[in-house]
Amino acid sequence: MFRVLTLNNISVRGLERLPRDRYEVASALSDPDAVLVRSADMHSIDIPSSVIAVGRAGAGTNNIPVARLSELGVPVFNAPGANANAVKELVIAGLFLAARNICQAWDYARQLTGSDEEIDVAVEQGKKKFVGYELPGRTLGVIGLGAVGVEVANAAHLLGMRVLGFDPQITVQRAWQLSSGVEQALSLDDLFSRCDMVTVHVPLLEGTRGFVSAARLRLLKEKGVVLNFSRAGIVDESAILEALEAGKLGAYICDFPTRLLKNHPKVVALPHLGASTGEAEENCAIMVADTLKDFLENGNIRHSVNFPEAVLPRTPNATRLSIANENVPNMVGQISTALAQASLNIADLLNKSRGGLAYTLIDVDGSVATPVLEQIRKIEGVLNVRAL
Ligand SMILES: NC(=O)C1=CN([C@@H]2O[C@H](COP(=O)(O)OP(=O)(O)OC[C@H]3O[C@@H](n4cnc5c(N)ncnc54)[C@H](O)[C@@H]3O)[C@@H](O)[C@H]2O)C=CC1
Ligand SMILES: O=C(O)C(=O)COP(=O)(O)O
Repeated sequence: MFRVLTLNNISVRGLERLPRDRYEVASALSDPDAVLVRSADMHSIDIPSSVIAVGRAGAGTNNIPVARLSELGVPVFNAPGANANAVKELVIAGLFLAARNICQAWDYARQLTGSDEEIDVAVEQGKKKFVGYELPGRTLGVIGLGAVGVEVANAAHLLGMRVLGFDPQITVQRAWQLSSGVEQALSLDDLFSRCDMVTVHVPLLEGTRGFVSAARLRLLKEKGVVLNFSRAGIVDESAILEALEAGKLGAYICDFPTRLLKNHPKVVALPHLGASTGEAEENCAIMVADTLKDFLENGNIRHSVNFPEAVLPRTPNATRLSIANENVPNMVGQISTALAQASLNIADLLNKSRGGLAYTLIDVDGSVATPVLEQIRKIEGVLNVRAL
């Protein structure tokens, strides 16, 4: 029986993928094998030592201590692309909110008083304050051309915008998905200096923290717009406030209300709604439950943010060993020596590495006795061993 601890509500469609006869899933349980999470902050909790996998039903993993879990040989899985359409739709809505001053105009209409005739007069007098602009002919800069960024760039291009993209690590898959009408910016500064609107779709990392900075906002065209549906920390909030106050920035549309910005008249701050559609919640939960299940039952690794992809079909009548280890020389040599000394035959083997981590799947004919597993566990550099 695998024990799975949920730290957030996870769509039931995903949880259904973990059959009850083999999985106990609950928001409170001791000694879990795995954790399922959305945005709960795992930096501030003690992660039980029984945990061998963490699944994020979503994209961003900055709420998870990935480096610490890597040191323990624990893979962290996410659901790449599973909520991208939901985020794209909200970002496109954000472009219109900014271009047409929709929230400010709606606030104005809601506070009108008097008879319908008096309201009509106020409407016709007041509407000039909310004159907006249309998107064709405007330039949108998309920073980060991953699952979300590519969808946003393509949709904005279809709306008639000129679109510039910047992502020095764009993958071949995303490059194929990107509309040929999207132009390449040479640098962040190049992008900011050529755009009316800029939207960020990068993970929050040390290298991206605060990279929408005062200096870059100064490069943006007058009355520019910044959209941030990635993470609050990616923009320098005091620089945003300063640019709004100076009239340089026309609007800041984001998914992260903060005390500094949430009530500013030119800010629209939504309560982290990017991935909050029934469809995205289901897609994410199903994807992450499937990858978690395949890891727990077969040791296969797909969609991990810290481990290499490692998928090996199971050999009949074999015991599968799943071994996480440091990526140093002679690990496979020492492991296979331990198996040979126990007269065990290797039927199939896969060894993959990523950065400082390596991962080995070995199908061994017959069963593997506990002392052999103990011997492998004792090899210096081995982080985790399971027999499945
Ligand atoms: N508001 C919400 O509810 C949601 C927010 N997000 C946020 O959006 C982020 C992006 O999501 P996805 O597109 O699904 O992730 P992704 O991993 O598919 O794409 C991220 C892209 O950013 C690029 N990148 C990384 N550092 C960069 C840099 N310094 N400059 C330019 N590009 C850089 C990567 O090469 C990658 O292509 C997530 O990390 C998460 O923080 C994602 C989904 C929902
Ligand atoms: O997938 C992401 O990165 C998100 O920000 C979505 O977060 P959520 O699952 O809605 O708490």
